[in-house]
Amino acid sequence: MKRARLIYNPTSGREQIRKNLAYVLERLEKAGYETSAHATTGEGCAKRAARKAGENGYDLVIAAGGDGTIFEVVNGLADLEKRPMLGLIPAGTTNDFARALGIPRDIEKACDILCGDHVEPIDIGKIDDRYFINIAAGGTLTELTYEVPSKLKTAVGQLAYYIKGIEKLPQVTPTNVKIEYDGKLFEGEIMMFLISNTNSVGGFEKLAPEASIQDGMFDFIIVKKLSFPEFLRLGSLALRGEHLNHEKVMYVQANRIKVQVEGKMQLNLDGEYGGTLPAEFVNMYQHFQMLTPKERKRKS
Ligand SMILES: Nc1ncnc2c1ncn2[C@@H]1O[C@H](COP(=O)(O)OP(=O)(O)OP(=O)(O)O)[C@@H](O)[C@H]1O
Repeated sequence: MKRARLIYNPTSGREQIRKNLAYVLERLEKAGYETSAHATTGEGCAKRAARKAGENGYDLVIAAGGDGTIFEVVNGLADLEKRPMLGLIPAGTTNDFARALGIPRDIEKACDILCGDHVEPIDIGKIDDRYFINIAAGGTLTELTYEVPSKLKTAVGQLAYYIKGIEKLPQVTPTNVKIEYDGKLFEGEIMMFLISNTNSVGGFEKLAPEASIQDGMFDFIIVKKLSFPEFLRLGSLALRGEHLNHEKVMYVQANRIKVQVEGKMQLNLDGEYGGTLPAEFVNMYQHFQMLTPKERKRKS
């Protein structure tokens, strides 16, 4: 009999997953899985639980929570030789990864996908021995995601990021970088860079619209040195998805990217603090198999 391990964050979003736990377990049992569940208790817990499930030979590991929970589950499993299939129930404030894959927030519909048989390979990003699912980014503006207080996130959700973003713009300063990507070189002053694995970043889908999650390539965006008014204008273009042709934006696809900086630049991995640069980012081509909706747009 196939075995499934549900790893859920009981505090995610509006605690929907905790309230619907019995329903989810019943659905999985009915679909033929011998199922068990693990409630996370704090930072690192989902990662440890996922690793243990992988080592214990579970066939399916389901992350139920926000992007933070999926990030941990992927980090717990990615190093294993034999990796279980991944499933997802989006229940967080930000569910960029689920959005990119077309997995709905509705628990019933998410369970339909988990109980179905539509499986796709997906890429993830790697830096040394760490992994990311959506995005790696550097530059002052990208630091805002972990500065947004969780109370504000719960209260106003996505809007919290935009409020903080606008507040932060005047403090954004350029940094001198040397970036090697797939044998090419970029040198100069930049405001920020984004290395995107999916087409859904920071809650909207227009930042890297062409990013595919199964092509072995990152969508790599560099915002070169800009004045404050230019930056504001670029921000408004980005909201409409019209930023990629801007003369101060470089947009390429790459499998391997090495970023070196003059001075200090923080790294943001999937919305959390990820240490400081330099770093080398590698796209791990189709590293996981994942249960996804049948009607999913293939591009992402
Ligand atoms: N029982 C718990 N109590 C408090 N915090 C927890 C608990 N379990 C996990 N966490 C923390 O929650 C983080 C993940 O949150 P998650 O992404 O699931 O939901 P969210 O905060 O609602 O959404 P998002 O991170 O997308 O805004 C984990 O990295 C961990 O630090």
